[in-house]
Amino acid sequence: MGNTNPTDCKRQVLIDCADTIWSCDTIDKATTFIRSMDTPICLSNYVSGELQLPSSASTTFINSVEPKTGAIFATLPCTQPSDVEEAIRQARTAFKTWSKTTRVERSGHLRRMSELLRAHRELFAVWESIDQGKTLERARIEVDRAISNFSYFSTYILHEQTAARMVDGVALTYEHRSPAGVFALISPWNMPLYLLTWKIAPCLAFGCTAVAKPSEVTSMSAYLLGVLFQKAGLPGGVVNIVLGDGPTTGQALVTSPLIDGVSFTGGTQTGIAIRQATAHQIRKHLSLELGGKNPTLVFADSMTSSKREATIRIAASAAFENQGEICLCGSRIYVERSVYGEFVLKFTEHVRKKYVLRETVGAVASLQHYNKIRGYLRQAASENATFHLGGVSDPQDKAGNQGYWIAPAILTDVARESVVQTDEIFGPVVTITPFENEEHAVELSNDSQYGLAAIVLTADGARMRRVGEQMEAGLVWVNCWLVRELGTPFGGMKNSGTGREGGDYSRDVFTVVRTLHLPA
Ligand SMILES: NC(=O)C1=CN([C@@H]2O[C@H](COP(=O)(O)OP(=O)(O)OC[C@H]3O[C@@H](n4cnc5c(N)ncnc54)[C@H](O)[C@@H]3O)[C@@H](O)[C@H]2O)C=CC1
Ligand SMILES: O=C(O)/C=C/C=C(\O)C(=O)O
Repeated sequence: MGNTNPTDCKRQVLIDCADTIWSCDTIDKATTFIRSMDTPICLSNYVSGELQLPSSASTTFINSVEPKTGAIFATLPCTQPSDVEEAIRQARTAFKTWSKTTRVERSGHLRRMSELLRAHRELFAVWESIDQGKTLERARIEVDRAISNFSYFSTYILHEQTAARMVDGVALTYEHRSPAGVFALISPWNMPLYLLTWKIAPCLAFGCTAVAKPSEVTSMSAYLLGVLFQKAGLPGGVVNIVLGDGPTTGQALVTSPLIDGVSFTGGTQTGIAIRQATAHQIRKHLSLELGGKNPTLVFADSMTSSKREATIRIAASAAFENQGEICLCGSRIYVERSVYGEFVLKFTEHVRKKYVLRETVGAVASLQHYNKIRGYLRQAASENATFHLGGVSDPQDKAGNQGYWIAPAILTDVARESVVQTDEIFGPVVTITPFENEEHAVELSNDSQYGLAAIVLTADGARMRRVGEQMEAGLVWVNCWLVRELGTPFGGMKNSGTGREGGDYSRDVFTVVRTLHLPA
């Protein structure tokens, strides 16, 4: 490149690559391009409508790795506090205008985003799959949901109603809502685009502006989203995307006194750290969606010959979809004793056929995460758990790639108090345990610090409600999993978080409400 300064070199790579990245809409094109580069792709921030690298001379760079091969393919700036502050200032300036736009105007911008994303569906899916390790099929599902995130909130705001009430003929009251301000939107690495847009779409729809930070592990789709915002002609500063790690970039963002609210999805320990770091900023609204260790309950009546196939299919996808890297995954399966042996056998058979032989499980997101999951597998082995599938030594996929591949693991004989049973592993690892009766099933399910989701598989209508209503979980799915309607409240109980998002609940996060009393 004829350039010796690493930052200048990266700026050059950034400019040189942009068009080519945008033209890579198949895995083949993208991988050929990556392999042809003699330096990694440089990802940039999106601030005030511009794709740019941070200006701070002390900016360092973080490598981004393709989980399927373990090779570095991109590099991203670790944005320093001074540049984070500048992005927040841009969002504050934009807020003055954006918060005053009409709902029709905002709806139009969101609709354009959903249409543009639809037009580039394959491009986003390809890069998401490369960056995160998930299968292309799974990545497509997630891009579709990102499209829905924009389209749902683009129409939601057009139909929003405010009710007025007469109080004893003395006063007429109504709720007046206004945009809550500038938000820090922090998203994790398991469903990067899906979860980032789940925050950006409502934030903008309700008239707020944002500084968003994706995970440093998976920043590619956020970079592409910045390009898309530019193509969509969104006014500069309404959304700003800063790349970087948690301790430097994320911490500066969430603690800034110029930030009015934080919407965060990620691990429970990070959620606690954010809550602690902002504890003195009482006015700052916090919405925290954290980890889960969700139970799947299999009652004997769901294993009759006509129901068995669906039961096993639901339990398996709840356990292994996206390599188990979804906070809603059912990673603790409890089975009624009378069908326990049969379930373990049939479940293992199904997972072997569907996920292992057909290779519908991707690689896990990072080396750090790979080591964490393997640590739990080793722990299980040392506690004499039975491995029906998977094991400790499977570091390669069938083609011999050196990526972060972990075969689905099915474990039984894991003690109730084992960390394998109590910690969020967030990988393709499931435990199966028998229960004696309904009361026992509920007790085992609720024996967790987490309370995000629960899956109940039964043919008994009365039990669906009876058990469902006893689950200490924000989301309960009966005979289904991950069915989502974007207006329903989404969030967890216990250490799985605080606050709900979706439809009216997102409106509550991104607006402030005052009650007006007018003379009757
Ligand atoms: N959706 C979920 O429920 C997720 C759960 N996890 C769980 O958490 C475990 C740890 O994963 P991590 O990679 O540590 O995820 P994390 O919770 O640290 O990462 C989520 C996001 O938070 C940011 N972040 C980290 N520290 C921050 C801070 N002090 N202030 C502001 N932002 C900060 C990260 O940069 C990232 O964008 C995983 O193994 C998994 O068990 C992780 C990611 C998603
Ligand atoms: O909103 C959904 O449908 C799924 C959300 C998943 C997460 O928040 C997660 O895995 O972290």
